[in-house]
Order: sequence, then structure tokens, then C-alpha cells
Amino acid sequence: MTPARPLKVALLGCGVVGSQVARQMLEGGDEFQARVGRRLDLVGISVRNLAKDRPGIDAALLTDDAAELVARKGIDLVIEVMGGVEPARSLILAAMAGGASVITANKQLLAQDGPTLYEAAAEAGVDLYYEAAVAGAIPIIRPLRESLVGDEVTAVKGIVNGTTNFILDKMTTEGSSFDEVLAEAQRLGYAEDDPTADVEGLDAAAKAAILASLAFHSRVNLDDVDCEGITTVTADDVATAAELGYVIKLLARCALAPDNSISVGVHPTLVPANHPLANVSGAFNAVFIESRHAGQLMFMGPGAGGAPTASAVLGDVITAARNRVRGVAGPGESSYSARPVTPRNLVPSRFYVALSVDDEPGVLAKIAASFARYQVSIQAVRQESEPGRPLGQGARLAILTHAARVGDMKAAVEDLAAMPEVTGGITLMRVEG
Ligand SMILES: NC(=O)C1=CN([C@@H]2O[C@H](COP(=O)(O)OP(=O)(O)OC[C@H]3O[C@@H](n4cnc5c(N)ncnc54)[C@H](OP(=O)(O)O)[C@@H]3O)[C@@H](O)[C@H]2O)C=CC1
Ligand SMILES: N[C@@H](CC=O)C(=O)O
Repeated sequence: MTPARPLKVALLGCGVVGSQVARQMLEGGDEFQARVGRRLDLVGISVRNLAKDRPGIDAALLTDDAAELVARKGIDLVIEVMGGVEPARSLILAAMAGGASVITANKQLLAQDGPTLYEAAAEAGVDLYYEAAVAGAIPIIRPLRESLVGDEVTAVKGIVNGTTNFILDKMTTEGSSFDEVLAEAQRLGYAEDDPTADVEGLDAAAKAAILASLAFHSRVNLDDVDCEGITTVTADDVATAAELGYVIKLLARCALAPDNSISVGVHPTLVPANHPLANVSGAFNAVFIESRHAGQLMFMGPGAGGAPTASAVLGDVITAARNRVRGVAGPGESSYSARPVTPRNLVPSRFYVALSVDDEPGVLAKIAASFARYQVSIQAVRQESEPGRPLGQGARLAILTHAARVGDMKAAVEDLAAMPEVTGGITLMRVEG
């Protein structure tokens, strides 16, 4: 009997993730053949710059013509780890139209244009897998797409960007400077090609949109996410949070409201020091899921970096390869419930407000009155002398509130900013719990 032909695999991108995908595929050789039932044959790797040194990569596989690689006859699987929206989208669509299943780590593209990709996959009868697009090595897409599909997910929250967690962690535990740690995160391969996407929260926002779409069976895209990065978080904020018993994390929160609307946000957030998310360190990620029947689940692990991310990619490669051998397709899009997005101003949260004031009688009462005008209830206030001002003249206030609506909290802060006794900028952050 003639042995079944190997499955032909094309790899688009050979950077931090792609080079590790190529290495792990090579290492996996016979094992992967046994797991799939067919040999996986890496037939080409597309890159931008052919002159780059790529240790361990067979130069004969490299091409700078990705379109030609995808169009080659008989390609079964295309792995897209080049990043960015174009040409990745066109290449993926061409691959699917040509009959190949696609594995991608591209959260930016999925959050921006996921439905187009899903529709193209359904039309061509091929698979679209993207476990590596959210939280690196952590299995989180498959649990939401398959394991929990019989339950009702009510909230997903977590740390889904390794770079910012690495930065905030080092600022907290080592007192390192923001720029210094960002450079280290880039060296270690955690950061995106343009690290603005990490530090401004856009990478986490894309991941939050993907998680919310899967969790709530509704289409959520990048524009639906209320997004804030960590560039305004100062060493002072980190220190004050620690004194109050909190750790600052960039938290993604996706929640289903009682009126059936969905809120999705990414914000620097004060997390209680005894909360499991507070201890997620370095480039690790963690995702909490709350569901009606299973209750609370937590997933944690490496959220960025070449080898861990490639592990998630390879999991998808094997799954898609097995499907192909059996002549079946994996799960498609499940977005039957067109839930509205909760207006951002109506989303509830607890808050932390920090400000400097003139230390005069009645100032606290004025602040409390301002909060009360907007239905914001104060939970705790800490006052200390403002560094750099003579004792009794300036005070630094840190206020924690009970849950309030974002719009009300912002209106109260605007009132504070107009008070003559308020002497500097006002810090406003969300508080978890
Ligand atoms: N790094 C990480 O920890 C993680 C990354 N991801 C995602 O994985 C994807 C890849 O990330 P990463 O490996 O870090 O990125 P890199 O920048 O390290 O690698 C990108 C690769 O794609 C190639 N490439 C980029 N643009 C083009 C183009 N226009 N035409 C042809 N080739 C191109 C580059 O070629 P050349 O080598 O010649 O420059 C390079 O080989 C992204 O979508 C990212 O968001 C997901 C999870 C974690
Ligand atoms: N830049 C991303 C990489 C993984 O998605 C991150 O830091 O998490």
C-alpha cells in the first residue's frame, strides 16, 4: 500500500514566534506524524528580509514571496505568524480560498476583521484556529470555544498582555524605570513589533474583544473596547497602591450585564494584594472565567515569548492536521446573539482617586459633597502630608470608592479638578473586587 502523502505546511513569518514554530515542527517530526497519522512537511517559510541570519532554519525553505508560497499547489495548512493586518489578511483569505486550513496568532487582525475570516473559512470548508492569539501558551480559546460551550459565561477578566505585566511587575518589585523594562521586554521577544500596541493597551484590547466574542457568542470588535494603557502609571501610583494593599495590573474585563449587554474594557487596575491575579508575575498571563454552572475557573501561564507561543500554535497545527486527515472541520464562528455593547459611561466599577490639595478645613467635605452629587460613595480615604510642601499646607489624598458608574465618577472628578483647593493632576484608576 502506498503511504498517505504528507500534509504540506506553509509558514508565514519567521521572527520571534515563527522561528520557534519551525524549530518545534522539526523536533516534533516522528511524534507529530504519530499524533496526526500523516507526516507534516514544512514546504516553505516566507519572510521580509532574506538576508537576515536565521540560525537553525533551512535557508532553502525561505522565500520573500508569501503570495507565491500560499498559492503553491496542494498546501494543506498555512501558519500565519507575520502579524499586522495587511498583507496577513489577504494571504489568509487566499490560503483559505485555495483550500488550506489556517492557524494564526494575529489578534490584531482577528479583533478587527474576525468575521471576514470566519466566513471565508466556512465558505471554503476549512479550519481557522488561533489559540496563540490570546495569552500566549495558555489554552483559553479552546476552553471558551469548545469546553465551556454548554455553559453560560458571565464574565472573563484577566491579565492578557505579557509586556505590560512584565513592566508593572518590575516597577513594583524592583523599582525599575518604565523605559528600561520596556527595552528588556523587547529584547526578550515579548513586545509587539510596535510596542505602542502593548503599552497603550491595544494588544490587550484586541485579545479582550476576541475573548468577549467567544464568551458571549456575539461579535465584539476592537472599537467596542474601552481601552487605556499603562503609560500614565507612575512609580508614585505603584507605591501608593502598595501602601493601600493593592498591586496595579493592566486588567481586561469582559462582562455580561443583567440587561444582556456586554462591556469590554482594558484599564490599569488596583488589584487587592491577596487576589490571585496580584501574584501573576513577569510576562505571565492569567484569565478568570465566571460561568453559571462551572463557577469560577482560572487559567495561568506564559503569555508571551517565542517558544511558549509556538507551543500554542503547534497545538492548533496538530488539531487542524487531524481534522484534515479525518476529512472534518473544527468549530466555526458562534455569534448568534447580537448583544449590544453597554454604553461606556454606564459600566460600574470601584475607583481609586489620588490628588493633592491645600490642607484647609472643609476640603474633604467639599470633595465628599462633589462625589455625592454624582452618586459616588466613598469607601476609604487616606490623607498624608504632601511631599515637598511645609507640614499643614499641602495634603495628598488617596480615595477608594464603592461601585459607581464610570460616567458619574468622571463627572465627579471634573468637579474636583475645578476646585481651587486641588493643586495638581488627579489620578483615576479602577479597583478590582
Ligand atoms: N511575540 C510574542 O510573544 C507573541 C506574538 N504573537 C503574535 O504573533 C505574530 C508574530 O509575532 P512575532 O513573531 O513576535 O513578530 P516578529 O516581528 O518577531 O516576526 C514577524 C515575522 O514576519 C515577517 N514579516 C513581517 N511582515 C511581513 C511582510 N509584510 N511580508 C513578509 N513577511 C513579513 C518578518 O520577516 P523578517 O524576519 O524578514 O523581518 C518576521 O519573520 C504577531 O501577530 C504577534 O501579535 C502572539 C502571541 C505572542
Ligand atoms: N506583545 C504581546 C505578545 C503576546 O501576545 C504581549 O506582550 O502579551
